[in-house]
Amino acid sequence: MATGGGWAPARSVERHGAPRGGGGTRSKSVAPCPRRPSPSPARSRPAPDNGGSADSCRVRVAIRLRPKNSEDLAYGSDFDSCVELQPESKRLKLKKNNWICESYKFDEVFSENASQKRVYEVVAKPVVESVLEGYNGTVMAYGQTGTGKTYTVGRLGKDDPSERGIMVRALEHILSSMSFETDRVAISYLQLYLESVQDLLDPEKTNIPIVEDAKTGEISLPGASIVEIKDLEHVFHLLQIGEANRHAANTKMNTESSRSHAILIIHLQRSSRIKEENSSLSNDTHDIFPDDLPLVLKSKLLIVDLAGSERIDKSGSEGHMIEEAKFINLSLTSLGKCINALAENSPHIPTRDSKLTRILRDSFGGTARTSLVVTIGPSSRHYSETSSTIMFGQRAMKVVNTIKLKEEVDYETLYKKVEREVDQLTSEMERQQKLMKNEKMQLDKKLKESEGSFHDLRMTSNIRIENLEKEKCQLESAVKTLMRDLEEERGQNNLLSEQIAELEKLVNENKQQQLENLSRMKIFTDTTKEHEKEMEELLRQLQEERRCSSSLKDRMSVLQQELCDAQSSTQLQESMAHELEKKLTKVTEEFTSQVQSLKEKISELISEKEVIYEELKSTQEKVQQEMLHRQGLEDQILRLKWSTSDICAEESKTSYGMVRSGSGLGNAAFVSKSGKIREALSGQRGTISKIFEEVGLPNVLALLKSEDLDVQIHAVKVVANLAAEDINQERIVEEGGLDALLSLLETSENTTIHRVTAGAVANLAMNGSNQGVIMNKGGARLLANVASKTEDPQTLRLVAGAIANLCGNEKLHLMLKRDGGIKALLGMVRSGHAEVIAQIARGIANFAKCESRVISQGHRKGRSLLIEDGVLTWMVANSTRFSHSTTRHIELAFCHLAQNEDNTCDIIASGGIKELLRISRESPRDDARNLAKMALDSNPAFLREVQ
Ligand SMILES: Nc1ncnc2c1ncn2[C@@H]1O[C@H](COP(=O)(O)OP(=O)(O)OP(=O)(O)O)[C@@H](O)[C@H]1O
Repeated sequence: MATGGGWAPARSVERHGAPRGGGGTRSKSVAPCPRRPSPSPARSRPAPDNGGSADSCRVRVAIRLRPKNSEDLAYGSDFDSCVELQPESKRLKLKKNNWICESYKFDEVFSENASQKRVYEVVAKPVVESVLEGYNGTVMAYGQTGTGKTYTVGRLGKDDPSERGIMVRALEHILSSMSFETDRVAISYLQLYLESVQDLLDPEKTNIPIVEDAKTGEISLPGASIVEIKDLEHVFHLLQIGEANRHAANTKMNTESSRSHAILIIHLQRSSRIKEENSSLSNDTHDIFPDDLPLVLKSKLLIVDLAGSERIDKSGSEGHMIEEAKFINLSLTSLGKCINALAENSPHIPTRDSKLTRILRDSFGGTARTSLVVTIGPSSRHYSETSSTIMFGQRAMKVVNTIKLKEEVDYETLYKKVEREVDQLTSEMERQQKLMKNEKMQLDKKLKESEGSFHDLRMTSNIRIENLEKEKCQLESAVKTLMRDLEEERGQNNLLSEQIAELEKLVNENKQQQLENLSRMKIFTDTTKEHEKEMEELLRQLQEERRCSSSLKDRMSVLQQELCDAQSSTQLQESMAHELEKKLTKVTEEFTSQVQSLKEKISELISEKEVIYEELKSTQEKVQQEMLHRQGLEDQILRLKWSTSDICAEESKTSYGMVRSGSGLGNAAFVSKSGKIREALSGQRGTISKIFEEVGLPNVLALLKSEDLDVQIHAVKVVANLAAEDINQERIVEEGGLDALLSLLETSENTTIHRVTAGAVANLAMNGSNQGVIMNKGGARLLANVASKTEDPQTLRLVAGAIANLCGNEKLHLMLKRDGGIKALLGMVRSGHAEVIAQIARGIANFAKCESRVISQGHRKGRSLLIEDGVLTWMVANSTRFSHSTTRHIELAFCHLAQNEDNTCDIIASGGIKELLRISRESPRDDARNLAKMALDSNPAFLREVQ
């Protein structure tokens, strides 16, 4: 249950009406706010006959006559009612006796039949509506005990709505008119008993003080319960509580007489917006309050059920009841005095004389709209009380109030709104602060990063500058060195240029000679072709002549036939036949001479042809000799080259420091001559290179497929020469030269072709990347095939050289064995030719060395691939039979095989231990001796055999 302090403290704006009809002291209650002419309440809801100006509002008084009760009826036999009502004229006639009668006009006169509803609508409803608009209001019942005050005001009528009195109907009216979202209604229910204000809703609360606001004059009862209500049920509940707590006593006049003044205060608070169109606030007020300031209209409705105003003696009060009656009379007398003073515009209103007048200060001569219902009984027995009651009502009608509208700032709503805005602003501020903090952190981070980057950059720049300066110094010294070297090279170049010029001169001469030979060959070929053509023509003519001759013979036989016929017929015909015979003879002679002449021509041509053939033959022999000479030189180059390549390979691959002292040919004399040969060959190869450049590799390779054997041989020689140059080796393979060469090995029956082609393949096999291609294209198989067919030592030497080159590639070993390369290599031993055997030994050494390396690296296992084809046996048997270089190859190959433990059994079986011991002791080569010792020391089986 809320208390009076629960309502928001108010800063009020009051609307003042016109000067009041009375109660000048009331001006004290006006707040010191800017004043403005108060709008009339009638503007929003005209008040019916308020009896004053638009702002002033007279207290309205209605008379209600109670129906006769049983007591009245008991006395009614000897005296009629003293009251006569004239509702049409709103008048009441009070009859003292049959000849004295006074008439009074009231604002309304309700007969005994008037319904509760009508009484409410006339008396209370305008006040309630005014309260709903924000004005204070008072509805009060005044009258003698038992005349129906409580009936009119406080009847609950819970079960019978028609019985409901003003309190219930007013609250019903208010509850139905307000908005529960924005408006609030609450009640306090008090009684004034023995001059003590008591809370009827909380009877413990007694002696509730009456407080008057010094500024506004507003009366409040701090401590009184203020209970907010929401529905009518609650209203009934609270009023029932109040009713139960109200003091009542059984007086003579009313068995349920109320001995206290009951005061129901309805507190109403309604929201109001200053911007509303119908707002009646002045511009001044707008200046005070912002447009969106929440305002509330606060109003109060007092519904007062006064205690009975009877005389003590009449009411039969005794003892305590007399005391009660005295207090009741005191307060009512005081009220009467105030009303009298107000009615007479007295300067002094004795409101402080009683608590009732203090509480009702605003209701009479104050700011409230007040309606008074005066209840009277009909009985003439109570004429005097009825008369005084009527006079009270008459005086009260003279009291004019100045109603004021009071709007207050709704600080509670405002506080909540401001609190919400503050919350929003705080959260926004926090959000902004957070954002700013984050931004600051990011900026700080970026700044740090920038500083770091700048520092790094500066450091890097300094280092780079230092490096650049160092590089600059180095470059400068390098430039100086280069300039010196350049000068030296220039001197050497000049020498070389002179040598080149001489060589070019030689080449040109050689070329000129070659060209002449070629042109002569071409002329001869052309001449031969022309003669062949002429011979063909002559033969054709001869054939033609023969056909003519045959046809002439046919003709002659016809003519002879005709002649015979003629001879047999007439003499004339004989002479004609003679003539014809002559002609025939002549023709035959001519024919014979033509045939003869043709025969002579043919024999001349044949002899010419023979001469040309002779010339051609002699030219071919010259070319052949030249080619043979060149071939010899090429062979020597090849030998030199292979020997050199092996040495290079040995030096680059071996880990044993093997160095070959001799060439692959094993010819020491050749080595001493190699300088001269190289010189001679360089000129020859230069020539071929020139031809190659001019003719082009595709054209040269195309000649490999020529049907002319000589051309083919020469082409192979040219290709073999080109293949001797490292620079050409891969290109020849790429352009299809290898395919053409292998095709020649396979298809050609010519020994020269085999020899030169084998040389060309051997040259190409010097190139590591070509070796796999040669193997993949069946090169080893074809070489083995050639080796098996020929006994020509040069061919065998070149084939062995080619296979020896392939032996130097460990990746091809298995394929080489599979294609019969090893078998063929060893098979060529049959030649007995030192140069062939030198190539075989070189190949075996290459193979054994590479195989040993692969096995030692763990890439392969098992006995040597050479053993199966009998190479080991041959080596053991022939290691010392050949030249030094060949012996060295064999010894090294044997020592490499001895490094592989998987070969142990074969070596022991072939008698290789003896050979190993010999090599370890007698070999002139350190590397061979070391390898042999290593094999003997590391292999327990060998050690056992040695022991
Ligand atoms: N207008 C009326 N119509 C019917 N009955 C009425 C009327 N007025 C009063 N009475 C009846 O008269 C009796 C006395 O009424 P009520 O108690 O209201 O008088 P009262 O003025 O309040 O008396 P008190 O001052 O002693 O409290 C009640 O029984 C009530 O029902």
